[in-house]
Amino acid sequence: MSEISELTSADKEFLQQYLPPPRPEDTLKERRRGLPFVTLTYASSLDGMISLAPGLRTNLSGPETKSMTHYLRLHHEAILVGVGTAIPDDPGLNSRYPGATLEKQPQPVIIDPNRRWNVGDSKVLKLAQQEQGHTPWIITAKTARISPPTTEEVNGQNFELRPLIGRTRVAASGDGETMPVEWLDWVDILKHIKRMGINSVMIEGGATIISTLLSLPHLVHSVIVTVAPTWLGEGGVAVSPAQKREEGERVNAARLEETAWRQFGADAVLCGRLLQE
Ligand SMILES: NC(=O)C1=CN([C@@H]2O[C@H](COP(=O)(O)OP(=O)(O)OC[C@H]3O[C@@H](n4cnc5c(N)ncnc54)[C@H](O)[C@@H]3O)[C@@H](O)[C@H]2O)C=CC1
Ligand SMILES: Nc1nc(O)c(N)c(N[C@@H]2O[C@H](COP(=O)(O)O)[C@@H](O)[C@H]2O)n1
Repeated sequence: MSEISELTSADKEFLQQYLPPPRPEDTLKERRRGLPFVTLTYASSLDGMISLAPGLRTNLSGPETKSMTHYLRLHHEAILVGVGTAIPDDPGLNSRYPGATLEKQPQPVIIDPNRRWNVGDSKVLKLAQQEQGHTPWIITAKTARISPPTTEEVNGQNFELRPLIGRTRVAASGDGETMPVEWLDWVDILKHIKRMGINSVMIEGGATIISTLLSLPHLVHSVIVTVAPTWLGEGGVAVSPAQKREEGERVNAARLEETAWRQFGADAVLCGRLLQE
């Protein structure tokens, strides 16, 4: 039996105002910006952690919030994670919500600048072959080395974006990546996704991507956080945006407004919108 079950009408009503509008491209502002509707969503412990250790898949959501995640996936046109999540977690990135047809499945998108993820062995691909999801899109840096099998070989798509000049980093990725990474601009990534016909994208992680986007409030429309009643402890992977200073003084890095809380089983769900600078 599937562990994903229908949400109650009250749960759906609670989430409604934080979901992408039916036709987000219709608002003049969004058409001008050429950007999709972006939802950041993840599950956190009470000490702000999303996994026990880098690269260790950690279940935080209970059955009710897991069902909520699959409901949210069904209400977005794409679902995006970084390679630091794709390699260690091997996520399915489809929606197992009751009644999810192939047509309604979100498009999986992986940010993999050095093109390291082995799509051929992935659960995403297996689900696509079983017509329970779509073949993934992989976004790489233009300079990436392409390792076999390529996305093209499995009917997925590989998109190369020009990296930011002078922004090569050695990323501390969950799967132990130590090679330098050419950093991509989130505006370029999101504009590219929008140009590919995607109007809404649910960004699920991991820590690097969520932390980065919390510092870019102008690109994010909704934030939906599951708070599980547990502490993961020292050494866990935390979501924490970069420090922020105003006139030389430390200030809060990010804040939610228009917040709403609801209990789903043992977990709390916090919805809100990032305070714009
Ligand atoms: N509890 C939850 O809801 C979730 C937990 N996780 C956990 O998070 C951990 C993974 O987090 P991270 O290691 O931070 O991985 P991540 O999934 O954020 O991927 C980071 C990698 O993505 C690439 N990347 C990200 N932004 C980029 C940019 N702007 N330009 C170029 N490349 C970029 C880089 O290669 C970087 O090393 C895992 O332990 C996973 O289980 C992941 C998703 C959700
Ligand atoms: N909402 C949520 N709760 C948790 O407890 C989690 N560990 C995650 N992780 C995210 O979900 C992905 C797994 O997706 P599938 O169920 O395999 O499709 C994982 O990779 C994280 O992105 N999320």
